[in-house]
Amino acid sequence: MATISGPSAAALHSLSPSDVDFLQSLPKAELHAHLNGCIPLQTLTDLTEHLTLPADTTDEIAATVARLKSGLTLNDVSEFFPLFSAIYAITSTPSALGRVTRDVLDSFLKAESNPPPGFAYTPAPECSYLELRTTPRATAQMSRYTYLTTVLDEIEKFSADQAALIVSIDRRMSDADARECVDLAIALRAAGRRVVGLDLCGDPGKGDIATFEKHFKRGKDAGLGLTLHIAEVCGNTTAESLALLDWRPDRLGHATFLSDEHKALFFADLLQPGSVPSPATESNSRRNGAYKPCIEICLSSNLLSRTVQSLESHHIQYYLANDHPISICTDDTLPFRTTLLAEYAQLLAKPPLGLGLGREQVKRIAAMGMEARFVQGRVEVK
Ligand SMILES: CNc1ncnc2c1ncn2[C@@H]1O[C@H](COP(=O)(O)O)[C@@H](O)[C@H]1O
Repeated sequence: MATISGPSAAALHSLSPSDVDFLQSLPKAELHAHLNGCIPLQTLTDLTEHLTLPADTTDEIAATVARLKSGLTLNDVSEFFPLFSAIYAITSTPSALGRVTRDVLDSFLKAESNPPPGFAYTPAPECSYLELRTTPRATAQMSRYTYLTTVLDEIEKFSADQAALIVSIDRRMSDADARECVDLAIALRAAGRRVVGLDLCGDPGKGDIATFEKHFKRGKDAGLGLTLHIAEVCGNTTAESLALLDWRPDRLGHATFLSDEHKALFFADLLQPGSVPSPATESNSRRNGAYKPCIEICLSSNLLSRTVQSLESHHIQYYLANDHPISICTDDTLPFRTTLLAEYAQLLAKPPLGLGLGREQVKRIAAMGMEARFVQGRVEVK
């Protein structure tokens, strides 16, 4: 059962039953959900109780699970990433990883039997299509290949128009690790497995993106869609963001601190020199001859990790005002205690709980998310 609290819960509570029905009826794509960040709390608790865990990790795991149960408060986004060392200890075997993947897929694609505590609406599937992303990890019990095939085995129990995998590269990875992950993504895709894209993620304060450029280029050449976490914190330099934009990703995660000047430069409705795509790789992120990568917007994540102070000052306002493609996403439902429905509620709810958008505009935003799916590789041509 989903647990919702904080800003998205407040927005969802404020909606009428008819508004909730409306949001549930929209075809929606979840394009930015990290597997280990979206584990249902109940699944995590079950696994913690039944797994035999290394003695030196039990205290840390118990403390992290207790924090997640009581509701996380972060003073800064940098406090967020260390949480994953405990979660990773729980999902380090093929059987635990398989169970977690199954439960995460179900939480997005199947209707729950009950609404979240405190809510009375009739549960419906959170989305029509889920592009789940995860970072392949080699552990004592599995190789990166086993990690990916374990996740893919679960994803492929759903049809191709319901679920697909994006392989994440963590900014902390070495060149050799990134190479192995991208090689696996390319090989699995070539073998007919449902890998549709590559993601650059991880603590935005870590790593040197120059390490990864050649690997993302190889992935792109092999037909994988590219999505990059970009300018997530104010410490991400303009030089780094410009370099990432030069890789011509199809989608961008967060893009919180891209300057208006650079947004105008990159996303203007002007033909960008050198950006004309070949017909084979053309994507619908290029409209009117301009480069328009869809921005994956994660409202609760940004508010709770304190990279954005309020909905009023959220960068979604810029993208809405400039008619730039966006997609509404949850990022990590476990720590941010949200659901896709509750994220959409923040579009429709009246200020200050939400943005107060009209139904037609919300419908259009949901359609933009559906259009930005990688589906089978690069974004479909429109
Ligand atoms: C707050 N926003 C975020 N920004 C950047 N990276 C994030 C993230 N939320 C999650 N991750 C990345 O996803 C991993 C967990 O899922 P997977 O092990 O891949 O399934 C985290 O370790 C982190 O690298």
